[in-house]
Amino acid sequence: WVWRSGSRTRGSPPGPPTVPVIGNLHIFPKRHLQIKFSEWGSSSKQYGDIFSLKIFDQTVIVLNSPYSVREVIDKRSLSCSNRPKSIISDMIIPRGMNLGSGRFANETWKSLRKTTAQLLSPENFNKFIGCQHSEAIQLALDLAHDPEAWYFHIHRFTTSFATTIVYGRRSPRVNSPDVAEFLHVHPQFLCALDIGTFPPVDIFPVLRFVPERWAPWKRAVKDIRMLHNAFYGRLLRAVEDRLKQGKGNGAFMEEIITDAVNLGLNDREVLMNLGAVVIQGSDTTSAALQNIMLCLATNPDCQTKLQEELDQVVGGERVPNADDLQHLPYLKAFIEECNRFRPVGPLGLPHEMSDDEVVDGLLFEKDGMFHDERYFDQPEKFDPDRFLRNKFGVKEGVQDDPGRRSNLLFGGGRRVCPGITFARSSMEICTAITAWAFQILPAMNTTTGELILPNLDDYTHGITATPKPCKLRIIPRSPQYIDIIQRSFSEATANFVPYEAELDQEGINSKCQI
Ligand code: HEM
Repeated sequence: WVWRSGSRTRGSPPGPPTVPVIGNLHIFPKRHLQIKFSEWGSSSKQYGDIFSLKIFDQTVIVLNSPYSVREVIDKRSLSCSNRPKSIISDMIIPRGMNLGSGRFANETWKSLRKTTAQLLSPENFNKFIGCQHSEAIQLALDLAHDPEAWYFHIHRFTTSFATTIVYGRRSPRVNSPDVAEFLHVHPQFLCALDIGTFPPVDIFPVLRFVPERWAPWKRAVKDIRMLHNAFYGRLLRAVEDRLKQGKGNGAFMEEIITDAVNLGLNDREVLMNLGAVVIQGSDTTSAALQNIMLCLATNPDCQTKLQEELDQVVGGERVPNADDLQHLPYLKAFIEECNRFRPVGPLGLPHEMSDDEVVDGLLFEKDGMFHDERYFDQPEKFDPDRFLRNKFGVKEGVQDDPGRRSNLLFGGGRRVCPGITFARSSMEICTAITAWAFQILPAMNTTTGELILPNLDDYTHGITATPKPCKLRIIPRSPQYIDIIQRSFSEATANFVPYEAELDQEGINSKCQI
C-alpha cells in the first residue's frame, strides 16, 4: 500500500510521471503554483486541460479550462462542494465555522451561506450604494491629500465599507482601530493557510501530535487564532452593546443577532466567523483595486482612452456616479482586462470530491485560464479592447470554450463567491472616480528623470495574488477636480453619520475631515 500510494488510480486524469510513495511531491511547485500549472496544462497541452498530481495517496486535480470548470465544479456541484481538509485551518477556526474554509457543505455551512448570500445579494446591494459612493469619494480625497499612501487608502476603503455593512461602523482613517487591526491580523491568517508556511501537517498528520515545545508552529497557529478571535470578537461585541443600549443602526449583524435562533445561528462563535468571512472576502477587492492602479500606471494609452470616455460621459463638473457606470463600456473592458491579466485568485479556492465522478472518461475520485493562447491573442499583452471586440475577450473566429462565463474569476458551483456584486461595483466606481480625477503615473527618479515601473511579476503568492506596495505618482488632472471632490465629500458625509457614532467613544478621530 505504501509503495503504491504515490501512483495514479487507473482512469484518473493524466499528469507528470510519479515516483513510488511520494508521487509528484518532488516536483510540486512551492510558490506561484499557477505558473507551473499552466505550463503543464492548457498552454503547452503537455497534459491537457485536466491533469492530476499525486502527493502520497492524495490526488490533486487541476482544471485548466472554463469547460472543465463547468463540467466538474458547476455541473457536479453536489459532489464537489466540500473543501479539502486543512488541519491548520481547523486549528484556527474549528467546527467548520468559517463559511469559506469550512470543510463540509453541511447544515452550518448552508445557514451561513444563505445568510451571507442574502446580505450580499444584488437586491440588498441597493441599500449600500450611497455608502459605497461616499467611501469611494473619500478614497479620491485621500489620494489627493496623501498620494504616497495610495496602497493603504485602498485597504481603508474596502475594510471600512465591509465593516459598515456588517457591523454598522466605519473607519475614517487607515490607522482607525478596525482597519489597523485587520491589516495586522489578516495577512497572518492568510499566511497560515498558505502551503509551506508551516510543516505539512495535512500530508503527515502525525506531526499534529508532536508536543508544542518541539513544534513552534503550534504556538504560532495558537497566536493567530487568538488574534483572529480577539478582533472579530471585539467587532461582534460592539454590535451586541449597541443593541443592549437600544442604539441600533440597522447593521446586518444586528438583524442576525436578533433573529439568530430562527436562522439556526445561535452559536456566538459561528456569528463571529460569519462577520469575519465577509470582511476577509472583501479584502480580495483591495488586491483587485491595487492591481488596477498598477495597470493604469503601466498602460498610459489605455488610461488616456479611459479618461476620454469619462470626460465624454461625465464631463468636468461632477464626480462619476453609479448611474454613469452602464454608459462606460471601456471602463468595464479595462477592469475585465486587469482581472484577466493578473487575476486576484489565480487558483480560486480548492474543492474536494465527496463522491467519485467520471467526466469525459476521466475519473474524479472522491478525496480528491486566463492566459491560454488557444483563446487569447497575445495573452501577455495588456489590451482592454479585446473585451470590446468580444464580451469574453477571446480571439475572433476561434471556436470558444463552451464553458466560458464572465464570472469565472469568482469560482463556481455551490461555493461560488457570494460577493460578486459588491466586488464588481467597488472596482467600477473606484476606478471611475480615480481615473476621472487623477493621472496615475509610475514613480520617477528625480535625478535622472527615469521612470521606475512597478513590477507586474512581483505579486504575493498563496490564496490571493496581491501586488506589493510600490511608489506611484498620483497627480490631479486639474485643481478644479479636487475642488469638486472636496465639495462632493462634504455632501457625502451624511451617509456616514449612522456609522460614526461609536468613533468618539473610542477616543479616535471622530470626524472624517482630511
Ligand atoms: C475581486 C474580488 C473578489 C474575488 C476575485 C473573489 C473570488 C472568490 C473565489 C474564487 C472564491 C471561491 C469560490 C469557489 O470555491 O469556487 C470566493 C469565495 C468567497 N468570497 Fe469572494 N471574491 C471577491 C470578493 C468578495 C467580496 C467583496 C466578498 C464579501 C463581501 C466575498 C466573499 C466571499 C465568501 C464569503 C466566499 C466563500 C464562499 C463559500 O465557500 O461558500 N468575496 N471568492
